[in-house]
Amino acid sequence: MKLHVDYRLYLVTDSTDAILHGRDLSSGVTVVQYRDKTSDTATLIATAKRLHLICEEQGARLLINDRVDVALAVGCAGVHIGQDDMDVQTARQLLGNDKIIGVTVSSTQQALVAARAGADYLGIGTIYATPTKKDTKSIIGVPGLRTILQFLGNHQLKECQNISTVCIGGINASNVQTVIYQSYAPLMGQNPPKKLDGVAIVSAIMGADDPRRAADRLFNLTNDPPPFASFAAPLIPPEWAKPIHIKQLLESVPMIIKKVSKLNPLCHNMTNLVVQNIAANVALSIGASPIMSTSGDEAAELARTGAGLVINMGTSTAVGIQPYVTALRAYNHEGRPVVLDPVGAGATTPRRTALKTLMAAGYFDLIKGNENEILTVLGAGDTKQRGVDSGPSNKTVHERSKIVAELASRERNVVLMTGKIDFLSDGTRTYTIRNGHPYLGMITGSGCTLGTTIAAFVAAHPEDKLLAALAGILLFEIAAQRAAVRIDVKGPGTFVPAWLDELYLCRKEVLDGQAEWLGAADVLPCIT
Ligand SMILES: Nc1ncnc2c1ncn2[C@@H]1O[C@H](COP(=O)(O)OP(=O)(O)OP(=O)(O)O)[C@@H](O)[C@H]1O
Ligand SMILES: Cc1ncsc1CCO
Repeated sequence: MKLHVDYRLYLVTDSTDAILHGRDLSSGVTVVQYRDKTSDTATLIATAKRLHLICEEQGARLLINDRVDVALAVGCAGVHIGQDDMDVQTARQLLGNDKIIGVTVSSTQQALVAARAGADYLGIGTIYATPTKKDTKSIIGVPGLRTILQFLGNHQLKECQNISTVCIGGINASNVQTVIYQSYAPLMGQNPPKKLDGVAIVSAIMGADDPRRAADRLFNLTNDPPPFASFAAPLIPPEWAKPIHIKQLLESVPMIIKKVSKLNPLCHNMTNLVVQNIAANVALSIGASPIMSTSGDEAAELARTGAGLVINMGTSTAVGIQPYVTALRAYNHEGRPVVLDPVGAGATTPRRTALKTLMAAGYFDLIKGNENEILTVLGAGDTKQRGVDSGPSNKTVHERSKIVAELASRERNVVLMTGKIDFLSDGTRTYTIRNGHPYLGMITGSGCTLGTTIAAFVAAHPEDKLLAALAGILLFEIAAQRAAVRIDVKGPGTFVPAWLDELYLCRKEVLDGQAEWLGAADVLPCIT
């Protein structure tokens, strides 16, 4: 009978002789893969025997990398084979049907071949670049992982549906929950993807000062729901089939605006040098409490006060990306919301690199940007952005709504693409918002201050981030419409102070029970 394997925390040993020297395997590790590319066969067998004893004592399974002969010699659970190693069929003939065979895959094609050949599990990766794995060709990121899981879940072959999966490559305590969470993104009209059975860890355990503690922590993290998902929308909300009636949707907007005023959430801006002052003033006008800080070190304390964070890449070259990474991790850890505004992300190579670093560092509850920025985040190859502005769209409304829905379901978050028409989606609910005024496109930082607004709204109403964002957008844009037609407004210069006033006045009217201005809301559902 086939051995049962619990893949939840899968440790891959490195190839140093430190493996058993004072290093202890944690009770949290469920599988150990002994990977040693340098020792001679006698040493391999001797080490594997000792490891096998320890694994048996702790209820973990031992697999041997590449070497079927060593696995047979020690009688352990099986082997793990890479794309360049022995083929699965030959390994199966040597090992027999009861033993476990795992295969490294980095594409759907390789996954299909391995499943057809009778592999028991797939090691999917490389997720992130690591010092031990410099072969960037096989770095597939979370999107590549998701594609393979989606493929397996939807393939008619029962071997694909039944195969176990772990992911590997650069997984550590700070990204493990994000990887697990974002790897599972059901798409409308398709079968659910396969769920990961576990994560494979190399240096985050083997390189830790205290491997046992590191393993225990990782084990807990893989089992616990991530803090940032505590308010996540249900995976398949009831509105899936029938979009919520817009009227019903808009009825919640005054409640959320009131909630922002009541809670007065701290709105933590790690924003660009251009918009500091106006962003702080917009935050005050909408009822939030701004703090402008580019220090990652104070992020955890701020997050604990119930803050929302916006990370705006506008002038990130001035401070470097590391404080953003520190802050993102702190907010993720506290389960507080983070908005990403990838300003000018497609404009230059350093910005594209910074975006990649940020996206790999943690989870963003909401990503907002103009069309070029959102296309860059999506990884659409033809993106060309000059500076931080987007220019008019050459895509249809349908195309744009599909883009936001695709990115939101890929990231399992909310995505807002701004412009003359805004597109908002959480992957299942997608809306257009045709509010705002051309003056917003003629002043600097309207997109950035919308990011500030949304961070505050999501902080106050994390129960439904899409709805919170919608409430913020409508207040922001309808106030702009009111300001633009005021008699004292002659152009973009006089528009800005009038708009700050109208943000404040619209909010005040809601607090006084007069939200008539919401009648100007122009929100429509999209079929994606
Ligand atoms: N022509 C327009 N008509 C109505 N609203 C607009 C128009 N142009 C922009 N807006 C609004 O302005 C806000 C910012 O959107 P925009 O796409 O200009 O952001 P952005 O390019 O990121 O701005 P910035 O880089 O200056 O911060 C959104 O609320 C959007 O709806
Ligand atoms: C003009 C400008 N340059 C970098 S950030 C920024 C503000 C608007 O995005």
